[in-house]
Amino acid sequence: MKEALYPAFGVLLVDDEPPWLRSLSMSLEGPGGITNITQVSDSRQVLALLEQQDFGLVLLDLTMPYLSGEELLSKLAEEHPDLSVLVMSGLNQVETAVRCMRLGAFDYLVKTDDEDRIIDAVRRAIRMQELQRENKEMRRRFLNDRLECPQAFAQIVTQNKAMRSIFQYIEAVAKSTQPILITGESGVGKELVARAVHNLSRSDGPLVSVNVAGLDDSVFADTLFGHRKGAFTGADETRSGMVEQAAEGTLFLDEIGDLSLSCQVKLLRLLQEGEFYPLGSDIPKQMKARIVVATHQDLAQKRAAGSFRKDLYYRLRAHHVHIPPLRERKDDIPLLLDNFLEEAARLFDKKVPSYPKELVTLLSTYSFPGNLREMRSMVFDAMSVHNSRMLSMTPFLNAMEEQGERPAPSAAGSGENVFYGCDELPTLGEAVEQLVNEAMRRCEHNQSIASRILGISQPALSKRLKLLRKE
Ligand SMILES: Nc1ncnc2c1ncn2[C@@H]1O[C@H](COP(=O)(O)OP(=O)(O)OP(=O)(O)O)[C@@H](O)[C@H]1O
Repeated sequence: MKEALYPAFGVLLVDDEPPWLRSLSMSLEGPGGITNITQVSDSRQVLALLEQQDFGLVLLDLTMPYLSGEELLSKLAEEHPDLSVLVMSGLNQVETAVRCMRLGAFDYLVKTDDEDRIIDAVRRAIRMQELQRENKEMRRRFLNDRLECPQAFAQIVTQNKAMRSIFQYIEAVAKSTQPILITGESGVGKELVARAVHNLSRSDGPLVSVNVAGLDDSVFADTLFGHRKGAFTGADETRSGMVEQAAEGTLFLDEIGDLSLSCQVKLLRLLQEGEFYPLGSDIPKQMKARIVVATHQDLAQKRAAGSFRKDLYYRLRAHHVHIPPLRERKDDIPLLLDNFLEEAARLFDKKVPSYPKELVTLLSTYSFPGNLREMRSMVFDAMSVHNSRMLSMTPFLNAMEEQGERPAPSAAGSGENVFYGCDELPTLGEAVEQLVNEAMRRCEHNQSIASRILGISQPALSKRLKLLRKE
C-alpha cells in the first residue's frame, strides 16, 4: 500500500547544526507523526530547494553562517509569500522575535527540550498552511466551475447547482488531514458523500464504516481501538479496532450526533492526540486514517443544549458539508426517477417503463420526509407491481397517502396569508374557481393529483369542474 505523507506538502528544516536537525526530525517524525520532512544544513541551498519541491512550511534557525536566518526570512517573504515560516532560535529575545514576525514569520519558537511544545507549534503551522491551500484551491475551483474528478461522485445522481458546489468543496478539502462533518436529513445521501470523500482522499487505504449510535462506552472503545488478548473476560484473541483497520484510509463514523458524552471524550482524545490505546495495552498506536463523521441531527443545537461537547464539535467541523433535502432540489427529481427506474428494472428483470409526465409533477409536489431513500423505495415498490407498458401513478399516490401527506404544500398550508396585498377580496365563488383552476394548472390537468392538493375526492373535483364549465 502507498504510504500517505503527512502533510501533503513538504516541511523543510533549516539549521547549520546537523545533530539538532537529526533530533528535531526524529521528534517530528516519531511522536509528531509528520512524515514529509527534508533537512538542510546549508542555508544557501534553501532557495534552490524551494524551486525543486513543493514545500509549505520551513522551520528556520536564525544564527547560521553564509546566509543568516533573518536574511533568508526576508527573501522567503518576498519570493515565496505563501510559505509558512516558523523561526526556531536559541535566542530568547523579544526584539528579535518581533522583527521576525514583522518580516512575515508565522511563529517564533525558542529552541527547547520540550518536544510536545515544538510538535504543537509545528502542527499549528501545518494546519494554517493547509487552510491557506484549501482556501486557494476552493477559490480556484469555484472560479473554474469544473470538477477535476467527476468519477469520484459517479454514484451521486444530481444536476443541482448546490450539490455541484458541494462537490467542488469536497474536491478542495478531500486531501486535508482534518475531519469532515457531513450533515443533512436522513436519506439525503450522506454515506454516498462519505464515499466520495474517501475516493478523493490521499491514500488508497480502505473505507471503514461504523454506526456509533447507541454504542456504550466499552463497546465504543473496543470497536474503535480493539483489544489485547486477555484484556477482559471473553477477549480470547487480540483484535484490532476499526481505527487500525482503516489504516491510511478513511474511518467513517455515522450517527455521530447520537454519541454519548463519555464516548465523545474518547473520540476527542483520539482526534487531539492522533493516537490510541487498545484495551489492555499501555503502548499507544498512531491513528493514520482520515476521520469523516455524519449525522442527521443538528449538532449546533445539541452543543447549545449541552449534549454535545463544544470542543469536539469545533474539531469535527473543521470542514463541514451540509446536504440539502430533496424538497430543496426538486430539479433532481426527473433524473433520479430515471435512474431509480433503471436500477429497479435491472433488479426485477423488467423493461424500463415509460411513465405519465404528471408523475414528475406529482413527485415535485411531495415533501419527501425520507428524502432520496424514500423516493428510491417508492420507485422500487411501484416497479415490483408494475406489469404493463406505462408505470402506474397509484403506488406513488398511496405511498404519499400513507405518510398522511397531501401533495403541494400551498402558501395557505404553510400558514402564510395568501390574500396579503390584495385590496379587494374575491367572492367565495371566484376564489373557489381560481383555486380549482390553479390546482389543475399545476397538475397539468391531472384530476387525481389536483383533488389531493385541494383536499377533496376526485369525484367531488370532477363535479365541481363540470359546474364551473356550465357557469
Ligand atoms: N444523489 C443520489 N443518487 C442516487 N442515489 C442516492 C442519492 N442520494 C442518496 N441515494 C440513495 O438513497 C439511499 C440513502 O442514501 P444514504 O444511505 O447515503 O443516506 P444517509 O443520508 O446516509 O441516510 P441516514 O441518515 O439514514 O444514514 C441509498 O440507497 C442511496 O444509494
